Amino acid sequence: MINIQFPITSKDTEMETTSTKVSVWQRHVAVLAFPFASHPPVLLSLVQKLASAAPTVVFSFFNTGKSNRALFSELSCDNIRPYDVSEGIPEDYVFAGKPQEHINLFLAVAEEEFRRGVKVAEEDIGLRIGCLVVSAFIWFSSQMAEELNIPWVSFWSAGACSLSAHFYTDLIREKGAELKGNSLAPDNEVDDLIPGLSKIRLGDLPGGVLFGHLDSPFSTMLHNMGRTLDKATVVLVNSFQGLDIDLTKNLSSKFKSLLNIGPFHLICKQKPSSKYDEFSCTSWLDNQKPRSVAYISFGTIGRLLPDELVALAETLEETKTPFLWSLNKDSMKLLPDGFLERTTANGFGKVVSWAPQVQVLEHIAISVFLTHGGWKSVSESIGAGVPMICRPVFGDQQMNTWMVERVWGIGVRIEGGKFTKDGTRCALEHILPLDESLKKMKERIEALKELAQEAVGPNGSSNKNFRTLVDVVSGATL
Ligand SMILES: O=c1ccn([C@@H]2O[C@H](COP(=O)(O)OP(=O)(O)O[C@H]3O[C@H](CO)[C@@H](O)[C@H](O)[C@H]3O)[C@@H](O)[C@H]2O)c(=O)[nH]1
Repeated sequence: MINIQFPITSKDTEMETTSTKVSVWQRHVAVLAFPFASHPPVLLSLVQKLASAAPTVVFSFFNTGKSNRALFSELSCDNIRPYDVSEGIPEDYVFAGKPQEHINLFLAVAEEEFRRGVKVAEEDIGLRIGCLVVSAFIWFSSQMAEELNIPWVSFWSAGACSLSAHFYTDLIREKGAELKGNSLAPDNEVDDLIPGLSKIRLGDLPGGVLFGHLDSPFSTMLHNMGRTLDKATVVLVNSFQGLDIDLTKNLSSKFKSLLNIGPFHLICKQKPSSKYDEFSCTSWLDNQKPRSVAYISFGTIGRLLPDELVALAETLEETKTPFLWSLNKDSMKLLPDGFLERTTANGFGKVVSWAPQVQVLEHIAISVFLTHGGWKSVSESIGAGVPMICRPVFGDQQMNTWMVERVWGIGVRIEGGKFTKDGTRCALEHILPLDESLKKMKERIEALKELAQEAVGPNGSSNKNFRTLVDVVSGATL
């Protein structure tokens, strides 16, 4: 069921006659979001940039009501119209607490919901859809674009490495079937498994590619996505020229068009919202020594196991490492007794439920980022030149960690893959300001930062790619 709480109808953009609606918009673009984690805000920031570059195009943004309410509470833009689609939760449904339950429910109704929603928006705006811009996860919308004979733009908010793993899932599984015994162990590092990547540890492939629940709705969605990407008019990647040269070259030869339009937070820089630093993180950082503070965050959905959380907290306290920790409220309850009071009173620690991460990473006081290796966190850290200690949790995070540690040499994986007191102490020692390995990581990440800055400069590759995207979306080219 479509539950339209919006759009915000503007009288001067749409004229009603007695029999028909006549739109003054030149083109209507439907945007289909994957309504979980940080996916909707990222897609919306792309749409905001497109909407300002193409003011005669109107964008219908389809997303669940809950997510739309959060996104549009402070945003009102004449040519972006939010439309709510159902979360797919049947009435009287009792959650069983299974992983990805919300996602599975949504996926079961998503295609029908988006199709119905597009019809409503067409009627409402008075203009047929001329282009689809979708989260890459919404792979089934390629069929809608084909039926309507319109461009289909697929947005992958992560990096080329994980995109390749999904694009080459069939090939990886074929090669995996040839590996026997120990060769198929997660710790085995295999050469040339993925075109464009010289080596990968099998256990670092995204879950559901070779190991895990290969037939779960989420794995099936990613598998289908990989099989459909070559139909896209354009595949957008949140990366930049020079970061993954061979992977990008290979994928570009397989797709109709691949456009790197990242790092996304630099290309789509936005005015911070009024609550962007409600816990005064930046002013707290202003009072810390340069390159002294560890910033800690595990993204929008990642959670540490309770024993890891305690091990990390105790090690920070014992080593007196200054830290700024973005931690959800439920996890705060798991911190050791008195930890918050002691670290706050001593002035070397701050725990908040949300930090303005991009600004925090760019602050001179930050020395290292303890992260789950979510792609946006990795690219924001590169954009700020801050080395990482990674504790990947799921999805592409293992593979991103492989790239950070083994390919780019700009961070380390936490020993044993989990926070223990010894492993955390060891990792924190590596990133002390005078440590040789930190200096090398810092040099390498500064070089990548420079490439990223070039790419987003006025004549940089990501900016040029963005202009190409505007042409596709606004109908100037196909
Ligand atoms: O206190 C906080 C915590 C997070 N963030 C922002 O939230 C985003 C987090 O994104 P990301 O690092 O990509 O993690 P997830 O939200 O977990 O992202 C999901 O989507 C990514 C692809 O877009 C995948 O790489 C991840 O594995 C998947 O979990 C970043 O932009 C952060 O700047 C803040 O601004 N403040």
